[in-house]
Amino acid sequence: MEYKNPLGVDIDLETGVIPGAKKLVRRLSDLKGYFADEKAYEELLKENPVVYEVYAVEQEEKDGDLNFATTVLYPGKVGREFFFTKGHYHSKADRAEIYYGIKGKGGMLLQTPEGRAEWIEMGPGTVVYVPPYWAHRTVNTGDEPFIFLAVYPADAGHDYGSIAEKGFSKLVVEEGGEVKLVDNPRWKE
Ligand SMILES: O=P(O)(O)OC[C@H]1O[C@H](O)[C@H](O)[C@@H](O)[C@@H]1O
Ligand SMILES: [Fe+2]
Repeated sequence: MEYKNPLGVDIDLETGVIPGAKKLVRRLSDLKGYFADEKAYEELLKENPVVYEVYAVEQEEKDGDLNFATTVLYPGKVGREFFFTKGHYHSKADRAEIYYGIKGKGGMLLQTPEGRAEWIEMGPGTVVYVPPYWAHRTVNTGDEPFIFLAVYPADAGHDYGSIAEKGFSKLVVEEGGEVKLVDNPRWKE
């Protein structure tokens, strides 16, 4: 038997950085077609801000193993819609996931393939259980970076397809200084 070595790393709780992790950067230009307000998107694209960064420690895609990653989701809006991660189902759709809030304020938008949406607010210390089959997207509703950890099966994979095409059934927007969920006009089952 070949055993893997255990690993301990310290997440920087201020910046979300995991030393030695693989870093992924997503700018606004990587989220083309994702936001409802296309005019506001084109306008902000001139600056092309970084929307989020992911620091991932990933294993081979094998049954039984675990990956973990932090995400640093920056504050901002496209029109009324708060900055978010792309969001995905798992390629192996029955794989679950755990998120843990580290810093800042936001939430998770989840939905079933039929479009039943749930919103869970997140702050430092919040644990979110993402059940099998639910798509999930995180949203920064605050004015500082929203940082969290996620732990997920190494063979879960990311299925971006349907979310990239039509989004979630709900949009998370600011209305009169409040966070509101409204119907996504582009959503169809
Ligand atoms: O992949 P996205 O939907 O853009 O979300 C960004 C990332 O968020 C978390 O860190 C998850 O653990 C990652 O698996 C995911 O890649
Ligand atoms: Fe996931």
